[in-house]
Amino acid sequence: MTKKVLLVGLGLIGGSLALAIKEEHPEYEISAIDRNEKSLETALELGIIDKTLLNDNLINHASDFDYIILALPVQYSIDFLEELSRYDLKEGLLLTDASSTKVEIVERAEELFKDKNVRFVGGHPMAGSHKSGVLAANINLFENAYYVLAPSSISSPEDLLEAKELLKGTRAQFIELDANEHDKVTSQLSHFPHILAALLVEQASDYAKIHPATGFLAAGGFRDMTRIASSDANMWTDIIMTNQKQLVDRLDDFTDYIQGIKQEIIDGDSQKIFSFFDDAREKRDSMQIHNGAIPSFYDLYVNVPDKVGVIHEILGYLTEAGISIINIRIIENREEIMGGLKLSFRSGKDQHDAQEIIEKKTGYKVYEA
Ligand SMILES: NC(=O)c1ccc[n+]([C@@H]2O[C@H](COP(=O)([O-])OP(=O)(O)OC[C@H]3O[C@@H](n4cnc5c(N)ncnc54)[C@H](O)[C@@H]3O)[C@@H](O)[C@H]2O)c1
Ligand SMILES: O=C(O)C(=O)C[C@]1(C(=O)O)C=C[C@@H](O)C=C1
Repeated sequence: MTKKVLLVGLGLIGGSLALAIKEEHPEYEISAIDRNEKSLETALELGIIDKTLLNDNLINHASDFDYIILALPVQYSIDFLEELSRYDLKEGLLLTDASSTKVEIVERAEELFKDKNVRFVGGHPMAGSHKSGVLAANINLFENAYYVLAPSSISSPEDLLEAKELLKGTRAQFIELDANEHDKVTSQLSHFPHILAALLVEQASDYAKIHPATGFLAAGGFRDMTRIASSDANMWTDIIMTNQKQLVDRLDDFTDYIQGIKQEIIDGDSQKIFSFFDDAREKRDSMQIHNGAIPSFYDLYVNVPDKVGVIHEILGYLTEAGISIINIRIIENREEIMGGLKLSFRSGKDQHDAQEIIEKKTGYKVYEA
């Protein structure tokens, strides 16, 4: 049955959700609101959405929609809830969002809609990018990633099932988590690392004023630790402002860890320093870390010679064997990791078969990442 969906905020996440909904429910009509008119035009041309809606016109059309998804920076999404609460809405409307924090938005939705026939299910896909805007939208962005659904006092277990059905095309793994627990866990795993990345960049930039080579000598380690410092500042300001308490707690807690390793370095106890790194390696290797579209656990590194036609040669053998590659990356700095080519596969079986084939046919050394 045709349903009408409104996406409010058509950037990286809104655009990727629109693509996923269209894939699973081609008959649904998707409209979008965004303050960036160019994004809306582009999305319409690319077929990401079916219709655009001017914010000023929402008052006349709000009651058309069966589903409304808020994908604005979180503070704007909260403000938008207030705007929506003043309009006539369809009876039984299912409202959800994609914000990176959940307590404030869930509480506000409960306050605003408790006496109305509106259901609110908090949502947060745990995948993304430092890139913004609808042009970065990707239908595979959420594949295999966790997608948190946070129940509210104005939603039932059936509403969560309905939200999952709406969002099924994301091919994400849905997980139900209380908003409060969500904000604690993501403060540790997402929000605090973003603060750390920005601090590392800040510190290095100050250090470059005294030691100019700091400005150009960075390699893989610094790049991998700081990629997320290139994220959108508006979005991150809103995330921090809606999760202040948890972040102050994580920052306080971290000072103990900094003091601990600092003391071990001052003491010069190599055994303790070894254990520090060895423990971290072991724990990190056993953690589940999802990479959004491309799960990092199906990667191979191939140590290839520096000659023309190598990629073509490897792709040829894999194509012959019916193995498809979902991503390929050339590693420029050989000291960074073993191997010069990073290949990503859809499954462990493909990864395993590819390793055997490449080693047998080419003699190149292949390492499982
Ligand atoms: N980027 C990620 O990695 C990621 C991952 C999961 C969830 N999220 C959350 O998803 C939401 C959207 O993030 P994004 O990465 O898509 O950001 P984005 O910058 O790519 O998209 C946001 C869109 O909202 C529009 N917008 C901003 N303020 C507006 C307003 N007042 N009225 C109308 N339109 C407005 C912008 O023009 C833009 O198109 C945020 O709440 C964010 O916390 C982001
Ligand atoms: O991959 C990235 O660039 C991200 O920052 C994605 C990331 C994260 O992993 O912290 C950022 C915010 C979201 O709420 C969810 C995912």
